[in-house]
Amino acid sequence: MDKDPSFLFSGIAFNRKKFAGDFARFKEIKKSDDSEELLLEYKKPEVEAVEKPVKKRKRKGSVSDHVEGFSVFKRSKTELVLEENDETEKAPQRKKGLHIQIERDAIFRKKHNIHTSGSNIPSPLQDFSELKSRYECKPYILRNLAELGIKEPTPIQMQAIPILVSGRECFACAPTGSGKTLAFVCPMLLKLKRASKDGVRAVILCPTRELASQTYRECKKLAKGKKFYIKLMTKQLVNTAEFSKVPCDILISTPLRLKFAITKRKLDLSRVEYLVLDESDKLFELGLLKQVDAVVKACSNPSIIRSLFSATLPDTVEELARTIMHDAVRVIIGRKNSASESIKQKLVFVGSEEGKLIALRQTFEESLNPPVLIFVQNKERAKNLYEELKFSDIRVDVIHSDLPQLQRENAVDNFRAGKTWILIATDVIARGMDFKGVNCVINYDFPDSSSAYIHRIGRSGRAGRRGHAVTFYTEADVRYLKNIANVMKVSGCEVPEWMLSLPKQKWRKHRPKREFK
Ligand SMILES: Nc1ncnc2c1ncn2[C@@H]1O[C@H](COP(=O)(O)OP(=O)(O)OP(=O)(O)O)[C@@H](O)[C@H]1O
Repeated sequence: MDKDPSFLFSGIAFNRKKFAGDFARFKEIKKSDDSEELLLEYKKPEVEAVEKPVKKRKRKGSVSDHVEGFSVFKRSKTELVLEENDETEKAPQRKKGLHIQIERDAIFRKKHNIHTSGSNIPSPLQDFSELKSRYECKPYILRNLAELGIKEPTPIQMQAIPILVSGRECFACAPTGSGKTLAFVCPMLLKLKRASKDGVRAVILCPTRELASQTYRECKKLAKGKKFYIKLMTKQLVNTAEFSKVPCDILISTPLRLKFAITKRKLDLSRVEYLVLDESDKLFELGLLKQVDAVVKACSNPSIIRSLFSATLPDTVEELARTIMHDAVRVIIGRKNSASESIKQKLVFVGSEEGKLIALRQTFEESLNPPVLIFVQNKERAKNLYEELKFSDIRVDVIHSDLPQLQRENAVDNFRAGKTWILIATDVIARGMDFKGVNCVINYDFPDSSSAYIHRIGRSGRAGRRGHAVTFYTEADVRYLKNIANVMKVSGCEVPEWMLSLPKQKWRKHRPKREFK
């Protein structure tokens, strides 16, 4: 392997200046014992040439440029393909037809704030009924959607579903609570068609156990009435005798458990046809990267379709994704890395650590509109704040990674059921958790990054509902305030001008732990 870490994977040049932070991180990884192995993993397996390669279009502003210099044919009922030099008689007619279609798609995408890049992007889905007309979707999916009260596709579903059903890879960034789960589960069910006992066929990786079990439940709901083998990778499952022979169409897991299953239980993932990395930027962080890497490597089927989903997709992750994916389509809904516009965000100055508890009690006295989620910096802080609040007449609970699994599950279930009014949490549930109707998120401790902020407050204001977010800041937090103020401004919230004109301050990872006062 090339000794120069500025070259990652198959000789793709890495812009050292632009990605200086990540360059340093990869240098660090390289220094560790098994680094050589790790860097190699992200090579996309060669895909057999089963069809004529499609010439890449030049990237230009207007969508109608997609067809410039190409002629067009219909590969299947569902897919339009551009091919150069189609000289048949009907070519001009087809080309004109496609131009019209492309213009229509462009208008539709603009209306729904869908931004795409890539070649030959399938038309967005305007209505769920098109699942049947375009993709011969079986009635059970439509029936389940209706039962769940899901009538219209959200923008991410409009675009990601046709991309994935057409067998294209995709990386997608859409706001919190905008229905990304359905956007990757629905095409998976459509493509898998029926249950099989031929080994694992699809894998969904989630960064936390809570999110994995929520995704599992969502899969089951959408697959109701069809006997798919859908499995959640639990400790129990992994310890089952003959574990690797348990039939499984869709496997949902955290990276650590799946890596354990691959290495210790010899789980074979070589037949996996679909791999989803949910909350992909989190999965690509250093703490999980090694395990994710092992999973990506184990999913060695050359025609695998990979997709990445998150509400935040840093350029560095995109860059990395490009090196592992094949002709992927990029889908961004609204503005990249921005908070959901349905959340009313507010910043509250509390002076010092002491001021936080006073401000919190005052907030509750003025109006307590449960359910409320309170985020703190770490588990010690979570335990301490819980001790402060547990004797008040408020129904409060706490969740952090030190608790036994059952207690973590109970905390989530009770909050979901409305038995708990206030849940104190660390970032362990900041990602992906879908609590219906959280009225307010309070950032008791200032978040560690803009993406942590976006995900935390995104537990509120989901699926078109309105939500609130309050962030406490102390003197010590002022240096990072501009970052949050910028996020707020982009999502349409009012921010005092002085905050926006503060000097730019990069987030410092591993900030000193706060003392509880
Ligand atoms: N088309 C739809 N119409 C109405 N509700 C929907 C639709 N699709 C999904 N939902 C609901 O929206 C909620 C949020 O969906 P989901 O959890 O998939 O969001 P997400 O985009 O993955 O959020 P996050 O970024 O926080 O993970 C869920 O309760 C889901 O049932």
